[in-house]
Amino acid sequence: MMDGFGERSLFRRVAIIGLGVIGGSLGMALTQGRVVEEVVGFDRDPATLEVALATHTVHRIATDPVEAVRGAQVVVLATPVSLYPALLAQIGPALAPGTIVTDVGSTKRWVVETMSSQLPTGCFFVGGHPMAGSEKRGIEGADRYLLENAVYVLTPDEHTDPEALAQIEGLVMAIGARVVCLAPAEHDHVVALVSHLPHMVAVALMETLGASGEHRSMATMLAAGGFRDTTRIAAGDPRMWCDIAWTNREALLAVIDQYQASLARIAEAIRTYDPKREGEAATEAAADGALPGVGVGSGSLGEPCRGGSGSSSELSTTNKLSAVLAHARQARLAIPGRAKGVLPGIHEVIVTVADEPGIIGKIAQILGAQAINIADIEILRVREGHGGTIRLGFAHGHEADLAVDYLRDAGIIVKRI
Ligand SMILES: NC(=O)C1=CN([C@@H]2O[C@H](COP(=O)(O)OP(=O)(O)OC[C@H]3O[C@@H](n4cnc5c(N)ncnc54)[C@H](O)[C@@H]3O)[C@@H](O)[C@H]2O)C=CC1
Ligand SMILES: O=C(O)C(=O)Cc1ccc(O)cc1
Repeated sequence: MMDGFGERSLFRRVAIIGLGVIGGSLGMALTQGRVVEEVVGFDRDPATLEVALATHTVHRIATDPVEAVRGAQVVVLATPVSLYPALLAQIGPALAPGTIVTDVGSTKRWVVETMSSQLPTGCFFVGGHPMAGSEKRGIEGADRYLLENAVYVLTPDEHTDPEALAQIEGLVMAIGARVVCLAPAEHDHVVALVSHLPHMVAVALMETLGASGEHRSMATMLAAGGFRDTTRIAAGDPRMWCDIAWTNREALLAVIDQYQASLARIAEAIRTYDPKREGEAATEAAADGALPGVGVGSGSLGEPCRGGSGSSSELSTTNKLSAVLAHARQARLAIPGRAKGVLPGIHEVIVTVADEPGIIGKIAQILGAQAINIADIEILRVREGHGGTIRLGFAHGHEADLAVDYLRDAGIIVKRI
């Protein structure tokens, strides 16, 4: 396959079916990064096809999925997952032997099983799921840099062809994403916890607000950062989320059960909270991670803290609420910045800035002048008139150290984390 079609090209032709947020972002990364000779796109929406061509999301558009996949070495399915079987039935006869079909869908066990059973002989399937996206919909939400530095999960199973897997790994790495391989069922369980449950929780929060009767409009007006942060994802596409719920129903229902039990324990802790029995020392010790068993009641919220020799039963009866809050705080603070832990580390610094026009440009200019590359940037907090906090990520520790020095020299408040 890598047979010399241009020095940097990995593939001669890649077809993408579905040019929305993810398919469009992938197309942009592939065409602009010159990873493949030709990217052919198909979308059932004619307006999307026009935009895709005009924005160089693809090199060429096709008028139907069969035409799109002709001569392609890799076919990427990027529609809602429930449409895959019908699409594969349509394109199957046009796939040349050796074609690798991959996808970007949010669930994997159902997808891998369904695709593998339906694939024409001689073709290969490699399941994929970029862990980046947004609540937006359609090609307008596509972004050339969306997948850069993003975790991109591939889900081989015992039937996956190793060479096909290696080819898709190459494609993913060529667009600057970071490959993590997980078994399909493990993937589904993990994303149920960190993506699908949070989505349903955001939906429940919106529903609760919606049912708040006379207080609803005032509550909406007062909604501060916490509510907005926690509910942003509820604006996602209902069609896509129905598909996700349907194809990951078991894992999602299991974590919803756990979550309900957790909320019930928290409610009980609130009901029985007695400020007079609140032990300052115990709370502080728990916040420092020095006390074991800070879960509420018989169960626990997440992993219990390790170490220490305090009596957890005493704590759990007198101090449930503060203990659980302290434990959650500790656990949240321990989550590293994006992508750390599983992957080659991103080295981070936190910049606190005044609310002044052009401040991000100024930071970029200072670092750019020293040839320090910002690998990742995230605005953590910004309030009009109050300035904000920005997280910068660097590929190497020494770059992060230098960034701190140069920014500090320029009078900017900055710290290494
Ligand atoms: N939006 C997100 O944040 C993420 C989505 N995903 C997955 O990516 C896939 C696509 O999601 P998005 O890009 O967000 O959706 P989207 O709604 O932005 O794009 C889907 C595109 O597929 C097209 N389409 C629908 N049916 C079609 C058909 N039969 N033939 C050709 N084109 C068709 C639509 O016109 C649309 O342009 C889904 O499977 C989703 O689970 C994965 C990671 C993140
Ligand atoms: O908008 C966000 O923060 C998301 O988390 C988007 C998202 C939605 C679905 C996925 O399968 C992966 C990522």
